[in-house]
Amino acid sequence: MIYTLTLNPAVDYIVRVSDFELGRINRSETDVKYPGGKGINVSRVLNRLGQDNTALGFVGGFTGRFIEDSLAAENIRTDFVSVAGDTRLNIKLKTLEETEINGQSTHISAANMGALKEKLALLKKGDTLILAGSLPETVSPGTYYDIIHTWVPKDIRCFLDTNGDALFEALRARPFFIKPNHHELAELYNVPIASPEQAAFYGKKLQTEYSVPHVLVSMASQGVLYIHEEEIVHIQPPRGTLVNSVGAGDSTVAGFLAKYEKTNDPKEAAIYAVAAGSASAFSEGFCTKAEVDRYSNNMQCERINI
Ligand SMILES: Nc1ncnc2c1ncn2[C@@H]1O[C@H](COP(=O)(O)OP(=O)(O)O)[C@@H](O)[C@H]1O
Ligand SMILES: O=P(O)(O)OC[C@H]1O[C@](O)(COP(=O)(O)O)[C@@H](O)[C@@H]1O
Repeated sequence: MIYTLTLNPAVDYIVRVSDFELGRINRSETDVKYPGGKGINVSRVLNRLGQDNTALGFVGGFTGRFIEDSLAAENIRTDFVSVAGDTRLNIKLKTLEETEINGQSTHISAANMGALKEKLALLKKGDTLILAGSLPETVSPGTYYDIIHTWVPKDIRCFLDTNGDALFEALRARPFFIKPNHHELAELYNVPIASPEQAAFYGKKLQTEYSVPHVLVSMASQGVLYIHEEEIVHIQPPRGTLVNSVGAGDSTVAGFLAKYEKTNDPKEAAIYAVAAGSASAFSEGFCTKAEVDRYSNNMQCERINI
């Protein structure tokens, strides 16, 4: 079974105002609300790619109900822990540029954490758990480490997509797969990263230092670097027009997992990951399986030596 875990979900409120001006009343041209947070996005894209999964995490209040109802409407199984406050709202403002305001997370109590721990203890050998997104402000930065190292039973494949201290701490638990973007990788090593070669160098350093079997460094319009013990490959994205990059990274993670589940071939999975990320970036919402299949048929890996 595949489970996603979103400790800090959100309702993404995507507002388009092309001629936005500070200090006046702006009126939106379009606005939509989506159930969001990284693990939830991974669940939704996995589902579109035909991969059954269950979404776990914390939800609460009217925004939490919106998330549960939206996922139910897409036939995605959920097993959330209910919390007292409202799940946050994240504003994604589309003007000439994309600007994001991610809201404050709600309080997570010790009892909420205990309830989650009980659910995670029920995972079975061979299951996959995707831990994705930021941690709520009220939980310790070591939470992902604790979950991977101690809370889930042994032999669970853990995919991790987070940043900052949460990522730094969790690396010691040796997740099976990680997907930093190049900004997150740069932050981890306190260096600038602008080129695929620099991303390859620091991605390899990370892979070696923490013995992570699969590292995917995403670089938006520059595609991804896939790094494992034996080689490093660069996969360029397909051509297309950027429409909405919210959830492109989550689509990348879902694309990798969906293909890896079927083929056990990480390079094919990395190609499919780029196809899924870009297909979502070129859409208002998320990718469709037909688009991802089509893009992935025309993409290649280029080996990088460092
Ligand atoms: N402008 C773009 N053109 C083509 N593909 C894109 C673009 N932006 C994002 N993508 C696709 O989405 C993937 C993830 O984007 P990225 O911005 O690196 O992730 P994150 O959302 O985690 O920061 C990229 O590897 C690429 O496949
Ligand atoms: O947990 P964080 O880091 O605040 O990120 C949450 C936000 O990231 C998203 O999951 C999108 O992530 P990506 O664009 O990196 O795929 C949004 O749905 C959500 O608002």
